[in-house]
Amino acid sequence: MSIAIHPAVDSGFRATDAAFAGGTLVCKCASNPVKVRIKGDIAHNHACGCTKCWKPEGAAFSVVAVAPTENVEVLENGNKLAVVDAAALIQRHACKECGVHMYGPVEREHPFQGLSFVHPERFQETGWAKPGFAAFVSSIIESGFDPAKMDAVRAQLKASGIEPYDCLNPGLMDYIATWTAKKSGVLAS
Ligand SMILES: N[C@@H](CCC(=O)N[C@@H](CSCO)C(=O)NCC(=O)O)C(=O)O
Ligand SMILES: [Zn+2]
Ligand SMILES: [Zn+2]
Repeated sequence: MSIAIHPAVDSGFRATDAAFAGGTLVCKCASNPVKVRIKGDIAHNHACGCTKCWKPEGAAFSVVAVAPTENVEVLENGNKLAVVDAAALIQRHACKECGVHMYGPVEREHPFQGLSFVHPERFQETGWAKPGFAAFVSSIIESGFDPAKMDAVRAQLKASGIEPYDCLNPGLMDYIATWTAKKSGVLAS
């Protein structure tokens, strides 16, 4: 039996529109939904198995991407937003009524400072890039997923064209390590 990875993965990807230029994220509330505008495209869209990212009902993974925080604007019902964990690196702003995480800026000094994490499935528009890889795959066990099924999860991700990693993908891990090496001075900045 197949595993519920995420609806955007399991039902086949929506076509990527090279001209996608952002749109409006809408939470799940039937009335007075929170709306957040993202100006411009998203980047690094990926499936994430960590316990902190918002996942739709029944999904083992979230689908999450980044956008420059300066391109994020709360349009409507921002009074319904609250930060999930103020101590976390990613300041996830969730709708207090439906629970959807609407945007998560990284504000502290970090390689991702200035970026906000968003869930593209909440765009009312289509055309956003498909998830390019799966991150924090082993972390789904921390949410109660059966460890004995991890081979099957990784095989299913690969069959969907999504390479599984237990942290981030090599490109982002190299980016983080380069930032750290420049900060410590072992690499010239
Ligand atoms: N095993 C932990 C991992 C949590 C974690 O480190 N998550 C990553 C990825 S989130 C999107 O890619 C992270 O950067 N977290 C920072 C934060 O959450 O503030 C678990 O599953 O909880
Ligand atoms: Zn809501
Ligand atoms: Zn995550």
